[in-house]
Amino acid sequence: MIPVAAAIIYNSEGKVLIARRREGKSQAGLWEFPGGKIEEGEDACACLRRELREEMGIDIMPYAYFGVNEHRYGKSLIIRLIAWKAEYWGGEIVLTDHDDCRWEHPGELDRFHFAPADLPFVRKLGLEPGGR
Ligand SMILES: Nc1nc2c([nH]c(=O)n2[C@H]2C[C@H](O)[C@@H](COP(=O)(O)OP(=O)(O)OP(=O)(O)O)O2)c(=O)[nH]1
Repeated sequence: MIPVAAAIIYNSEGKVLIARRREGKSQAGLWEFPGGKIEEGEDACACLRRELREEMGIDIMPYAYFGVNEHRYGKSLIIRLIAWKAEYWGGEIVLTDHDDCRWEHPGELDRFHFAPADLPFVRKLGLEPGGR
């Protein structure tokens, strides 16, 4: 089982950042909450701060655990996807692992084709009254 962390990053307008996995990555063409594999000795928050700096060049601060979902991709890959809400601190987004990204209202994410492991989070965000 591979532990992966995903950040639901809010900007000052209450929109969240979603990104589309680029060609060549697993789950290419699907939308996700940015993040990545948790490394040895890291917790989900440290992983997210590192990944967002590496992958997008931005600073974030995770502030609330959101949920976990285990998902099997194919025969041999099971991921344990741990989601945290995070605040956008700054930096201009530069895409490396993604070919598109957008800030969207959390209630409108069902218009996007997300990686299957993310669907419980998309649903839960859609049900939250105030967001954030
Ligand atoms: N980051 C991220 N990965 C997700 C999400 N949903 C989902 O199914 N995944 C899957 C896709 C990949 O199989 C795995 C994470 O791999 P990754 O490619 O993002 O992680 P990474 O950058 O650390 O790894 P690598 O490609 O450099 O080896 O989890 C999500 O919302 N965010």
